[in-house]
Amino acid sequence: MQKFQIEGGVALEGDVVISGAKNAVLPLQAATLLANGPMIIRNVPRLKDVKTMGALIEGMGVTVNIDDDNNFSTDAETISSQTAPYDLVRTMRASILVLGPLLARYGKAEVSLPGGCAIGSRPVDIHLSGLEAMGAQITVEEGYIRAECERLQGANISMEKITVTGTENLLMAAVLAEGTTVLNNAALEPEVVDLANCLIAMGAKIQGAGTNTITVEGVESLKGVDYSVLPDRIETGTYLAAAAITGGRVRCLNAAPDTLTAALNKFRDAGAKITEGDDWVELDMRGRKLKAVDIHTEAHPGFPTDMQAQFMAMNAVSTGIGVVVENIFENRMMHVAELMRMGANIRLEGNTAIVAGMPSLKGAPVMATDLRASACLILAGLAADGVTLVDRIYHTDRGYERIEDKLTAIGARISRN
Ligand SMILES: CC(=O)N[C@H]1[C@@H](OP(=O)(O)OP(=O)(O)OC[C@H]2O[C@@H](n3ccc(=O)[nH]c3=O)[C@H](O)[C@@H]2O)O[C@H](CO)[C@@H](O)[C@@H]1O
Ligand SMILES: C=C(OP(=O)(O)O)C(=O)O
Repeated sequence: MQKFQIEGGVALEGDVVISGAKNAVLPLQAATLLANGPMIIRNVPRLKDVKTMGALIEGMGVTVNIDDDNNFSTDAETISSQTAPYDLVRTMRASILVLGPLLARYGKAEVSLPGGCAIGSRPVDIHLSGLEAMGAQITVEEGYIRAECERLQGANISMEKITVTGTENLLMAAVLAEGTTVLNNAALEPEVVDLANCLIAMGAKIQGAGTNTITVEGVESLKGVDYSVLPDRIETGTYLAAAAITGGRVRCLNAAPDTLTAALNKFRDAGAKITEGDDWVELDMRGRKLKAVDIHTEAHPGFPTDMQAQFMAMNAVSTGIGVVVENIFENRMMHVAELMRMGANIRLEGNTAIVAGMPSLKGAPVMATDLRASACLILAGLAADGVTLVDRIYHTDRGYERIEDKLTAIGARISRN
């Protein structure tokens, strides 16, 4: 199994070009199933999850191509299968995003139940009850969600919790439904807005994306378009954290700073100097002291759960005490035990971590349990004295494009072994 070897102690300095957002590109790839002709998505990050979604769609008989310029092209004029098999779904929960489009366009879908993962049980009940409210008949048997309908009907749906992929799935179902659908308590995440913008370009009638009520008037068909993916706000935040934790200066280019306001404010609270333009953001920590900050994860525009682990690493080498509360997922603190192996002083009480900053951490062999836990451990390794070996980096490859190359270019001593 591949590992990262990191020799810590270098203040990182330079520019990093940010890739397209994982959490935006996956729903866009699923949306290509709605287009009755060729479609092209640009600025696609080279990630394991993007390949998995490509393979999932290709397995349905769609022509799929990813070229060297990071363009994902499809032609879903016809498909030969409406099945998302277990072997692919089990490696990527976002596979559930094909359910809405398949049902809306073909009236039939068979999608392996994604199941839980390291960060929590992650049920999909809100996706399913929303589709049932639109007239789908759904059974869950032999580990598969089997859904059928004549044509989906518009409905007034109140989602009992804010769910990002739930909102996206129901949005993609509603665009081809008969009549009007209202999605109440919708997720406000920028990736939902990116999907809505793409669907609108394809001919969908959507109002209110980016607010908690989205109204969709169903249309008969959608056309393929040429669409460029939003920059990855979590990748951006992770490289800014790398500058903060090493006392360096990093500028992220091709970024969208207006999508990560809550995290930027926390970096400021932590003592960093942040400067930003329309499509770049810089964090300068040179000559400044890293201060511990309190974090409460929330749905957008609150502080994102996908940045919690990175701030935990920063708090571990700060001055003061920071309290980190994880409110979105029930089991997203697995990085705490690994940070403690590096000398961090953290007390864990359920979903609350009380972090007392230390002057430094010591390099150690550690194990990544999930994607952002892997980012946390890489950051800790960059700041630690000595050598850190991060195991199970297949998690990292799900969400960070060429992370070792991007970090090496700004001075990090990191290699993949
Ligand atoms: C591919 C993608 O975009 N992944 C993101 C998406 O995941 P994902 O869309 O899976 O996360 P959700 O927003 O759905 O989850 C939020 C909460 O709602 C619960 N829930 C969700 C659906 C449901 O039917 N029933 C239910 O109870 C979940 O268990 C969780 O506690 O949003 C998360 C929260 O910002 C991010 O951490 C993930 O990076
Ligand atoms: C939890 C994450 O992703 P996913 O929903 O794809 O597991 C993440 O991006 O941090």
